Order: sequence, then structure tokens, then C-alpha cells
Amino acid sequence: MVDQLIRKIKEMDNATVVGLDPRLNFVPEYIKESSYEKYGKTLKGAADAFYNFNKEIIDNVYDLIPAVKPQVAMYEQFGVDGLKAYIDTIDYAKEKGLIVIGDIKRSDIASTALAYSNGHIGRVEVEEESFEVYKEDFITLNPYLGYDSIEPYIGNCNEYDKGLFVLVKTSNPNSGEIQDLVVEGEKIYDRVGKLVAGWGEKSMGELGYSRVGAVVGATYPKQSTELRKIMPKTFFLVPGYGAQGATAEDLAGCFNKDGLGAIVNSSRGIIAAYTKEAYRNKFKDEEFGKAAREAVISMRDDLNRVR
Ligand SMILES: O=c1ccn([C@@H]2O[C@H](COP(=O)(O)O)[C@@H](O)[C@H]2O)c(=O)[nH]1
Repeated sequence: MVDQLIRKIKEMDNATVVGLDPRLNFVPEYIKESSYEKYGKTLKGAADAFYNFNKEIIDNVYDLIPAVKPQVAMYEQFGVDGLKAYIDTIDYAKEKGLIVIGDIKRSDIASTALAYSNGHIGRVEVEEESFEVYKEDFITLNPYLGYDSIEPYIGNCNEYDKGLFVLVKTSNPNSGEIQDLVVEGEKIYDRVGKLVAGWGEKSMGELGYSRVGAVVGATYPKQSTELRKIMPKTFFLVPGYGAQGATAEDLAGCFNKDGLGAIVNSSRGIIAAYTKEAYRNKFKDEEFGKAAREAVISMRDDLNRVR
């Protein structure tokens, strides 16, 4: 899947990932009204509104971008109806030819990790039948429990050609509290970066990058530049551009010399573009998909200046 991701980035000349993190206050009233009419102001109504919102975003951007990244928390909070919207969104994105990165950030002991892994990127067995459940192409993981907690995912990655992005240096303001600590003369994020690169060595794609990638925040340009050097064959998923304040200039160090090696996520900056000053006067609420499209084009051009 890492090879397909690279091919799509080249084909689209775009390293942008659209984050599908719907919130009710981003969903235009006309969509909510229609869903509430069918299902009431219920969890099912909210989930239906999310799905219809996502569909419109996808319809307007699928020909420009390689991948989308639905954030499972936004759906999971609405229970089983939310999870259905998550799965339906993944199915729809894949129908449109997009690669799907499930931002699920799982972490647990190996026996439990295997259940997460089978459900998200492998197959689940019911007696003699087996099923694909969530069907993401990539998922995000937290490495805090060490290699035995990651190994069950690597197995499914290699068997089903899926991919991982493991948290190495996160974009949030307090990420340094643990990740920047110096242990045995080395920053923790550097040590984790080296471990992740090592874990990916037996999962190399044909185009020079591993199926085991890393999450590296755009908000820490010095650290991402450092990590790029020590993890040359690791693909980075880079959140933090836009709503969290990082700019294209902050991203330059995430890419290798060939302009590859990273995909950059923006969620609020794209899906809620129609609510922002720059687009509000140009697009009606009903045209939120068109505003998202324009925001994607502007982000693509911005990234292409630096990669
Ligand atoms: O270090 C991290 C890891 C994950 N995220 C996720 O990315 C998006 C960012 O959304 P924006 O609206 O573009 O800020 C969101 O799903 C986070 O959970 C991250 O921001 N930083």
C-alpha cells in the first residue's frame, strides 16, 4: 500500500491528505435538517449527517488527492451509529479510489493488539468464514508499549499489504513533556524514530519506503528535519498544517530530496474551509464542498513550493 500511496502522490502531484473529522458545528444546517427529519435529533441523525457531509467533501476532492484520514474519535463518540458512519465513509472513499488512513491510535498488549489489527487491517474469523471489517489501508498506532504491541499489526501489513503510521513526535503543544526527555543521552522521539525505522526494515515496499511509517508533527520543524535524516526510508504522516498553525515552510524538512517521504494532513482547514474568512464571502453553505476543493488546491500549491 505504501507503493500505491507513492504512485498516487506522484500522479496527483499532491502530498495532501484530507482529514475527515466531522463535527456537528461544521455540518451545514440543510444537511442536518435532512438527517434529523429521517432519524430525529438522535445519535443516528448525527451519524447520518456526518456521512452525507463526508460524501460531499469526497465528491469534491477525490480527483485531487491521494488519501483521506478519517479520525475515528469523531465517529466513535456517537456509538454504533457513529461507527457505521465511519465504515460507510471508508467504503465510499475507497469506491472513489482514495487511500484511507484510519486515525485510530491503538496501543495494547500483543494478544489484544491482534484483535485490533485483525479488525482494522486484517480479517476476522467467524467459524470457517473470514471478514474484512473496517477496511482501512493504513492505521495509526501508539508505540508506548514497545515492539510486541506493534508486531501483530506488522504481520497483517505484510500479509495484506497494509500500512502503519506510528506516533514518533506528535504535533500537540505538550508533546515534549515525554517525547523530548533525554534518556541515555538521546531524545525519546529520536530513540522511538530509530526503533520504528528498525521495525519497518522487513516490510519494505518496491519504491524504497517501508510499510511501517511514522507520525511526525508539522509544528516541530527542527525535530522533523532531524527525524527525516535518521529515518530516510520511513514515510511520514504529518499533521499540524493549517488549524494548528504550521505553515508550508515548517514542512520542508519532512520531505526527502526527491520530494517524497511525507504526506501532510489538514482536517479543519479543508472540511470547514467554507466557514473561514477567506472562503465565506465566496461560497454559500450549500457550496461547502467547493470551498473544500479550493482549500485543497491552495494547500497542494503551497506544499509543492517546499517539497
Ligand atoms: O500528532 C498528531 C497526531 C494526530 N493528529 C490528528 O490529526 C488531525 C489534525 O486535525 P486539524 O484539524 O488539521 O488540526 C486530527 O485528527 C488529530 O487527531 C494530530 O493533530 N497530531
